[in-house]
Amino acid sequence: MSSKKEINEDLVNERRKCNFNIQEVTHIIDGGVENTLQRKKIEDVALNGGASLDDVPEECMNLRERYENALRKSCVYANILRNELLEITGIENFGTPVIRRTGDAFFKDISPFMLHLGMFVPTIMGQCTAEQQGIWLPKALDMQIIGAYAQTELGHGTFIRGLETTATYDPKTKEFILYSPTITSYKWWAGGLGRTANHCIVVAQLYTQGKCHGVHPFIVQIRDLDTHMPLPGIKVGEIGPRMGFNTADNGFLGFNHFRIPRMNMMMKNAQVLEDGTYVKVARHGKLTYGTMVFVRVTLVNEASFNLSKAVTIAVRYSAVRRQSELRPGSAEPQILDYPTQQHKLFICIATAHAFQLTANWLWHTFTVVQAEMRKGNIDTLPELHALSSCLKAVSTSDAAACIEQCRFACGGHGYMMSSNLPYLYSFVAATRTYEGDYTVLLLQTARYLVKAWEQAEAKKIVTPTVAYLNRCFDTNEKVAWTNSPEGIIKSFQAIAAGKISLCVKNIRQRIKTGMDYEDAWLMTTVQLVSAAEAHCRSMILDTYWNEMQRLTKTSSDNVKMVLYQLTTLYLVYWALEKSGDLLRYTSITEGDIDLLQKEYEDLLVKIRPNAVGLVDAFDLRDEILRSTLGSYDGRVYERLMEEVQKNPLNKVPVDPSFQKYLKPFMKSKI
Ligand SMILES: CCCCC/C=C/C(=O)SCCNC(=O)CCNC(=O)[C@H](O)C(C)(C)COP(=O)(O)OP(=O)(O)OC[C@H]1O[C@@H](n2cnc3c(N)ncnc32)[C@H](O)[C@@H]1OP(=O)(O)O
Ligand SMILES: Cc1cc2nc3c(=O)[nH]c(=O)nc-3n(C[C@H](O)[C@H](O)[C@H](O)COP(=O)(O)OP(=O)(O)OC[C@H]3O[C@@H](n4cnc5c(N)ncnc54)[C@H](O)[C@@H]3O)c2cc1C
Repeated sequence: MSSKKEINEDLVNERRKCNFNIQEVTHIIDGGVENTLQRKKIEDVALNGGASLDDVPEECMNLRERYENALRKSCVYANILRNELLEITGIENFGTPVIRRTGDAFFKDISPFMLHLGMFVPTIMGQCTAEQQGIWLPKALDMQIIGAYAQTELGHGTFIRGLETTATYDPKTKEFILYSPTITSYKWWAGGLGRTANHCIVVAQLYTQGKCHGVHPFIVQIRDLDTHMPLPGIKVGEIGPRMGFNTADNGFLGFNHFRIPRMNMMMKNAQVLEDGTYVKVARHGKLTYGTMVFVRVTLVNEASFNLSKAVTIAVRYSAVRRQSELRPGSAEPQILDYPTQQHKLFICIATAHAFQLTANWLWHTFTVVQAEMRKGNIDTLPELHALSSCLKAVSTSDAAACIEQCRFACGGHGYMMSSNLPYLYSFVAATRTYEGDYTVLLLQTARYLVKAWEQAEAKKIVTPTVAYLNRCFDTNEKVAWTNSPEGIIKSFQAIAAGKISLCVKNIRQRIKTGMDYEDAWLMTTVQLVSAAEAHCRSMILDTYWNEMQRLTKTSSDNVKMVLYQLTTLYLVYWALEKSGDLLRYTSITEGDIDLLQKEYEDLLVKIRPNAVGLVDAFDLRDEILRSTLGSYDGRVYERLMEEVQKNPLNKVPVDPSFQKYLKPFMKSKI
């Protein structure tokens, strides 16, 4: 065992073996040297005070203690945020992922302020008029008011048009009356709502002049700013323990004819005038869903970040952990030397890179579409919606699967909360559901793909992200297989086009048998989800490959090489995973698949010496990783032992329950 200050010898050797410049890769992941410098500056400022430390691990506290502890640390962190960090980033970068990530050093679970920062403030920015922003934004940014985003109800989350909470305009008092008519209309799930928030955004059916105009967002004060008591007409509370997010303070909320001023309707996209006249401002009916699109875009980044943490933990642990005997009497190998372990882990490193570069590209696309919309052009919104929907769905789903694989890779110790892997899994598993469930979002993308297919069929030029449909349209024959990165990407586009084509054919056939369009669509949804997933995979492969080529143009040779190996590993991995589809839609043969398998196994061998270097390049500080298994120094066993000392169960040698229950129980059976 190494002494306290030493770095585990195996990790020292791994770092010696690494043949590329780690910093160069860090800069690529961060999006440039300046970004790395700014990130480090933010981390230094945010993590200066040591306020993140807990004497007792969060998971050993009871629910109330956990909440109180999370709130205490949230206040410390928010103070740093508003007093110091915003000066570094500028207010316009309030929601930058780098800032949010420093928060991970404070909370093992989730901050009750997460939704204030992640959705309340962005909704004010996106859904309010300039005048309204002038009222709410300074208070929200300064956290004089604390908000949540209450859209989902007990009865409806996915189907927003089915929400039941009503906001009825009363022209006499110039107020809206909020009402929860049924048990299923209670708001449910909103983070920060249960105990913390004194304001929230409420999405409700708007009624004025006797007519329903559909769902609209309102800003609502729910608690007294001084006493924090719920205001009369408000019923609010916490929804109870969850698989994760247990300090996120998710809440329920009901309204009993609760009145809010007219100006609390968020009026950027639609307005109700004083006399009750409804005026639609926006040219697109779904602009009220704007915050969701924004969050979906950011979740691709989150998926990558959480996965990079999990795989850093698992790779470092696998370098330290030794197990079994390859030959009788030989030393136990590092588990990282097992090809099966490499198979579990290297794809996770590549996936984190693939999602990071895709997230950067998606963010750029988002900002371009936003700029166009500010000029009044909404033509690119449907493509952004289709893109953000499928990328959110696939990245969160894959990241959850990869994080679980990282846990498997750490054996029993991976199951410890102190490894941080269960927490990471619970966060990312939730992202597969919230902000639009996986299946539901892929079906949104499928709608777009079917329309694009019909356009291609009509010989119209389709939008850039589905341009391959124009090319693939006339090919009834299988696409010629070539084993190269470009060949694999082209083959995945052929799979996507083939699947979309089949969906359209099946929908049409079903209609011919007498079904209406809705039923024909419904009966085809299993295939539609598969088609949207295939489209999304082709997009990720394409973006990862092309972006990595672009970003490594001026890199040193060894960086180029290791990142080329990793990108190729990703492409080959997915080609093997989808070999059934390749056999169906391309000319690939079984012999070609054997060659791919061999290439994959060769890549594992090539990447092996650089594995620890690759996860070091994520440059995740120990405070942010928060893992007994994954720290930079590899003192895994020492940290596990240290953690045991903090367990309240070990404070006394004999637990009081022995006298109370166990002893009488043992004595009773005579
Ligand atoms: C820091 C972050 C922490 C986050 C914690 C968690 C927070 C939350 O979860 S908040 C709650 C989030 N809730 C959801 O995401 C609900 C998911 N449901 C939906 O988004 C929608 O209801 C829907 C898309 C599933 C369906 O909406 P609906 O109104 O029924 O629309 P249609 O299916 O009829 O589609 C009509 C038309 O509109 C297009 N469209 C739908 N959404 C958008 C959008 N966001 N932007 C642009 N366009 C959109 C849709 O594609 C259809 O287009 P056409 O095919 O051209 O008719
Ligand atoms: C940790 C967490 C935090 C959250 N935070 C918030 C928050 O802050 N604010 C907020 O408003 N909400 C929040 N939510 C709610 C979240 O947005 C919803 O749970 C989510 O949108 C899914 O909706 P649902 O629960 O109604 O699922 P359902 O729609 O009931 O889904 C159940 C199943 O039905 C399937 N399904 C539903 N509709 C269709 C369809 N049309 N076609 C095919 N299959 C379908 C789904 O695929 C899924 O498998 C949070 C949820 C979680 C888990």
